[in-house]
Amino acid sequence: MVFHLTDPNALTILLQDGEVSGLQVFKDDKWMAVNPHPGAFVINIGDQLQALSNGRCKSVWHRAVVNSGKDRVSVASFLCPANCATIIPATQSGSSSIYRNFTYQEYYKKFWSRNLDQEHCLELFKN
Ligand SMILES: O=C(O)CCC(=O)C(=O)O
Ligand SMILES: [Fe+2]
Repeated sequence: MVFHLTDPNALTILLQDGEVSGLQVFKDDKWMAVNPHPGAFVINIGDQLQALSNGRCKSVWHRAVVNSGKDRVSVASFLCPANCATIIPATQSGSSSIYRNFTYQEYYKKFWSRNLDQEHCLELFKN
């Protein structure tokens, strides 16, 4: 089984295997490969940046597909807010926030306690 998730944190820096592909993002209703570029990082926007930017930055569904022939290594570094940090969407004057204020701790608990094959976790934090 292959899980697909968004990243619950703010930003993820990935150093993918230089040769074996596997990372895919869900874009335009289909899964698309993020092919590895040796020496390059993949920067993935997480749910907290989507919330902080009031939906302007997108935290996309992604998954890692493995194969039985070749090992694949991916090194991930997660940038996370402090547990007690309050996430407050930044709005332009006149526009309202899509998401309510929440703490990262509250979000993180909800992220892992909900049914993982359901909707984007941020849907549960909408105003
Ligand atoms: O295996 C990968 O390249 C992606 C890993 C990933 O998305 C994650 O750890 O959040
Ligand atoms: Fe991820």
